[in-house]
Amino acid sequence: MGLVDGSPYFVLGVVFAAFLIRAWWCRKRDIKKNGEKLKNPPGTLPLVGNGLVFLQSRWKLFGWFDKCQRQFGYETVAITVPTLPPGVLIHDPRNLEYVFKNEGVFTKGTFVKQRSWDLFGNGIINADGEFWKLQRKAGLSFLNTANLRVLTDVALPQYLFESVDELKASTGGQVVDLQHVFHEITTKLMGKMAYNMEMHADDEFGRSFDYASGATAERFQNPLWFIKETFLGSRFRKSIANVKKFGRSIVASAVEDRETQKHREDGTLVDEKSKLDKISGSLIQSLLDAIGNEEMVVDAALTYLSAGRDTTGQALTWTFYLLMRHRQVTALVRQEVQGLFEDRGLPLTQENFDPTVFTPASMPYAMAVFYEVLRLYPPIPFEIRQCMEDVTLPDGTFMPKASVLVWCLWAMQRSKITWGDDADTFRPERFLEDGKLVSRSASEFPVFYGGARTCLGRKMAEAIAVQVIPTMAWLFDFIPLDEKERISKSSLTLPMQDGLPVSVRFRSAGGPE
Ligand code: HEM
Repeated sequence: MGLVDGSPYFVLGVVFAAFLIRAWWCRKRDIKKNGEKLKNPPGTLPLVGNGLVFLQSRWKLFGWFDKCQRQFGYETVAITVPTLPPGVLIHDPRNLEYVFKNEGVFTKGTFVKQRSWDLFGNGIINADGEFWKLQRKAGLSFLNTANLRVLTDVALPQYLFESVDELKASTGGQVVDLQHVFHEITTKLMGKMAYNMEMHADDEFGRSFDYASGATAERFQNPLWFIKETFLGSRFRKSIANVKKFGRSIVASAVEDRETQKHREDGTLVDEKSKLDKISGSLIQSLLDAIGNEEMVVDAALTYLSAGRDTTGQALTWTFYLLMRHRQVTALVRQEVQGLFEDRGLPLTQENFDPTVFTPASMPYAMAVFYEVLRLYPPIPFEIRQCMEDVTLPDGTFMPKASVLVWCLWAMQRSKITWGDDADTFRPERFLEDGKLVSRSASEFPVFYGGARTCLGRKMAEAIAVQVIPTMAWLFDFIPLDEKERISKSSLTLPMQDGLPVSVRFRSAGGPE
């Protein structure tokens, strides 16, 4: 019998052997803990794994993540979605600390970048290596101590009082969307300080960005997103085009500024009117200096804008949502305001109300309120990283190269193991000890991320919160339009669905309660 006669058997044999080798290889490279398979989370089905769970609305998905955390405690569990790399859901702060310490091993990888590329391109959130370093350096120089001082002493009080005046004008029973109010403040701040531009919360760019962010978030939930977008992606594509157009206009305006040298801190320039004018646009100018390529500066500028304004505006919205539901906490914020003014012998009249005295050190209770809100409503509610090499987590979970690691802040920050039996309760006092703020490690409270890529704008966000919360709480009573539970809409961050409609009462007499 010749070779030709036997060839079909030979080919079949080779295919079968290849199949066995592949199966053995995949088994060997399965995610395992001490040689055992990981447990599956609730709702895992044969063939589709957790695929259907991820197709639910994000609010339901948060609930599912929370259920996993309650059922498994700190145990790491498997996540399987057909067509995607194998993954795990971690809960143990030790594992997260390891991730933060090994930035080069756990990166966004192709899994995240592929999905967020259209929106963020080369922006800092997606960048690695030298290009990340350049953008981080530019951000650090923008967020230096001197600039933060201009923010707290000049820019923020100005924009805060513009909103206060608008709210005072709305006390005749009109409905005001508080989410819009806070977004307006953070948008104007970032617009002026970072880009030297007048920006507003819901201009065309804002609406397009919102839509694009929601559609990008859905890409992480639907493994067949590219097919869906082939047929139903025209609004997404239009939104991305609008966002990029706006990014180009930021860069064009910065280049023009550069030519007239408006932005320079040189002290001799004709256009120098105030401290704020001197530093406005310093982020975009640093980015232009560092990067050069204008298309890449567009990505960098848009990413900073989203990182800085959306997160903080949303955190303030959830803060007032919770303050309206916990009047005793609002009363304690007001007491802290009164105590501070009395201690310093300052007049506490509406006319002389000076928010620049509010700092994290002088207002520990207001800061504790902010942290407690960030615990329960983290503006970046979950994170995904991909392994660049085989790695074993501190709890013994082996993860092969390219596998994916997920942690859900929404769930982790509700863990009774970490936060105690009252983890579901809004209780700012958990962040205080003897009246002083206590910090929690980034691995237990990862709201600002940790390690080398920790949030650059934490101080800026805190400086904004510590002025806005006491000022708004002291000057106004906000009354919700209804008692409905507010939920978040689809997004990369945590915007409140349908905003936060309230009616407003000006507390003209002042006083603690
Ligand atoms: C309450 C407000 C804020 C929260 C909760 C927050 C949270 C975070 C988180 C979780 C990350 C990591 C994201 C990731 O890589 O997946 C991050 C990164 C970052 N944040 Fe914030 N952030 C806030 C405000 C700000 C502000 C005001 C700025 C100012 C521009 C800012 C600038 C940045 C930048 C530039 C990064 C990227 C850092 C890097 O990759 O090296 N953030 N932030």
